[in-house]
Order: sequence, then structure tokens, then C-alpha cells
Amino acid sequence: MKIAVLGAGAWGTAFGQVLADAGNDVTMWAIEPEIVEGIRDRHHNAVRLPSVDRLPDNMTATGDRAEAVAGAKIVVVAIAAQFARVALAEFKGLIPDDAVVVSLMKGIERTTGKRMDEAVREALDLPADRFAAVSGPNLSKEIADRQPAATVVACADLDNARMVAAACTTDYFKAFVTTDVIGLEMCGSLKNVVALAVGMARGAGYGENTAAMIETRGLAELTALGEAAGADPKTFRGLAGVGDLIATCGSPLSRNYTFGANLGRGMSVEEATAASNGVAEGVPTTDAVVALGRELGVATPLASAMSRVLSDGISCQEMLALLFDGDVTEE
Ligand SMILES: NC(=O)C1=CN([C@@H]2O[C@H](COP(=O)(O)OP(=O)(O)OC[C@H]3O[C@@H](n4cnc5c(N)ncnc54)[C@H](OP(=O)(O)O)[C@@H]3O)[C@@H](O)[C@H]2O)C=CC1
Ligand SMILES: O=C(CO)COP(=O)(O)O
Repeated sequence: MKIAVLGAGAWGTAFGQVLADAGNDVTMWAIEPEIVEGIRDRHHNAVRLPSVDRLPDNMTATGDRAEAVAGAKIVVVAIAAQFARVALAEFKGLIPDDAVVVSLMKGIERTTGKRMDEAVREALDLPADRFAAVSGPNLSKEIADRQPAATVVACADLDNARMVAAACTTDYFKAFVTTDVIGLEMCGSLKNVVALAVGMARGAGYGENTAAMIETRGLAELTALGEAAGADPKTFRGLAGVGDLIATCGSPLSRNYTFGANLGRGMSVEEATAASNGVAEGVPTTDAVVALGRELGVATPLASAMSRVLSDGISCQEMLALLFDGDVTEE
């Protein structure tokens, strides 16, 4: 099967390798000529995934949008969430009418408060049954090293979810399916905010109890928000929910965790941004989560505290103190 991957970042490239390992012909699309030439001519992405010496032979790249998606049965989108809508507008009318569009992105659009399923479908005028989201504990470098991992594919049409899952199944990567697109989107986006906070606590020198408190209260917050948005609570207990939370909040391979850790060590937001190796989606998503909570009538103490960190520069101690504010409540 021919599959196009739009965006040759760390995860786009690693997932492209998974698809190629599963036997598909993969064409990456990237803006930067250096990345296109590297993947096409040397099977190497020195900019975004230097840890892989040689990408598979059935993986190529182009900077030409029409060429990238021509004949594709699956079009994967792996562009930084805040730029996805604008980037995808250029693909409208080029993507084959029978292709399923798969988002790997984990973020909420800051300007509209919309999830990626909404932004992608609006940008491409795509019906629900042709949109799928992939999310789970999937740190790109580990998967690029072909370490065993699993993920979840969500699509309103379960047959299309199964088709996408089969296309990315290898002897080291397994995909489960669900129809809970909203749940998957909410899990992937909101856990990044939690990872920022856990990273910050770790960077400031706090230990296991503090990390466990933030992760558990963060999971409660993202579950409440997800349920209010229409998600199935079961999704939050699975790979895309608690699974991704464990991976992202426990690894320096996570850009969100690392961004938070740098804040906890005393860097400013500007310094942590400059030090970041790739997009930390939790940063623009934090305010969108606070706004979504307000809209849905759900309290978002952790996201609100992290918003104060990002906009007012409060310290880790002050951020954590905000979580202790208020009355005695049931857990
Ligand atoms: N890395 C990971 O472990 C995982 C990441 N994800 C999610 O996948 C998404 C992509 O992540 P990842 O690949 O790691 O991120 P990177 O930061 O490595 O790459 C971001 C990608 O977005 C592209 N991009 C940014 N701005 C634009 C634009 N205006 N137009 C077109 N393309 C643009 C970049 O292109 P360019 O290189 O040309 O700048 C690059 O391909 C994110 O939402 C992330 O949360 C999900 C699971 C795992
Ligand atoms: O989503 C991820 C792992 O599942 C990757 O997290 P980061 O975007 O923080 O690197």
C-alpha cells in the first residue's frame, strides 16, 4: 500500500519507518529541502531523527505536495499542532477521495480551542469516517530503535481503524482500535500539560511522591475534561490515557517533560524554548485546556497552575502551592 506522511519530524519519521517495516511504500513530505534530500538520497533524517543511521529502502521523500499524496490510501499528518490547519490547507483537493487521513498530533489549537480531529477535518473538508487518530505511549526514539511498543487507532468507522492498525503492525509495534476519537485526542493533548508539570517538579528536585501526586491528579483532570467533551472514560484507563501519561511523565526523551525540567531548574520559558529539541505541544496547549475547562464547566487546577508558570513565570513551589489551594474535597 502507498502511504504518505506529511511532516518529517521525529515522530513522523519514526512512524514512517514503522509503516515501511510493515511492508508499505512510504513517501514523506517535508518543507525543508535538506530533510527531503537526506531521506530520499541517503535514507537519513539528520535534522529530526539522527539516531537512525539508515531508514528503510521503501521509504522516500519529496517536497512536492501533489507527488507526496498521489495514489496514497493513507495520508498521515505529523505536523506541529499549531501549524497543522495552515499546512493542510495546501493539500486540500490533492488528497485522493478514498484516502483515510491519520493524525499523529497531540495538541489543541490555541486560536480556536479545537482538537486535531476538528482542525484536520475542517481544513480538508473530511467526513468523520475518513479521519483517524493514533495515540499511545510512543516516544519516537524508542520506536525508531524498534523497541516493542503499542498504540491505539481511533476512527468513527471501525473498519477504517482496523485498516490503519493493520498498516502499522510489525513484530515490534502493535495497534489496538477504538471508535473513541474524542477520548484519544483529549488523552494525547492533555497529558503533555501534565508532563510539563511533572518535569518541572523533577527539575526542581522533588521526588516520587510529588510526581505521583501530579500524575494522578492530572489524570483525574484530563478524565473529567474528556468526559465532559464526550469521551469514553475507558479510553483514559488504557494505553492512550494512563499508558501515555506514564511514558511521557517518566522520560527525559519527552520534549514536554524536558521543557518542564528546564523550567524547574530555573530557565525562563524563552530559554527552555530555545533549548527544546522539537515541539513541546503542552506549551501552547495549556491555555487552550484552561479555556476548554471554562467552556465545559470543569475545574482545571493543574492546567491553570501551569498557565501561570508559562505566562507569569511563577516558580515550581508557587505552582504546586496553587494545587493545595481551596477546600477539603473528596478525591
Ligand atoms: N516525538 C514523539 O515522541 C511523539 C510526537 N507526537 C506528536 O506528533 C506531532 C509531531 O511531532 P514530532 O514529529 O515529534 O515533532 P518535531 O518537532 O520533531 O517536528 C515537527 C514537525 O512539524 C513540522 N512543521 C512545523 N511547522 C510547520 C509548518 N508551518 N508547515 C509545515 N510543517 C510544519 C516540522 O517541519 P520542519 O521539520 O520542516 O520544521 C516537523 O516536520 C506532535 O503533535 C507531537 O505531539 C506523538 C507521539 C510521539
Ligand atoms: O507523545 C509522546 C510520547 O507518547 C512524546 O512526547 P513529547 O512530545 O513530549 O516528546
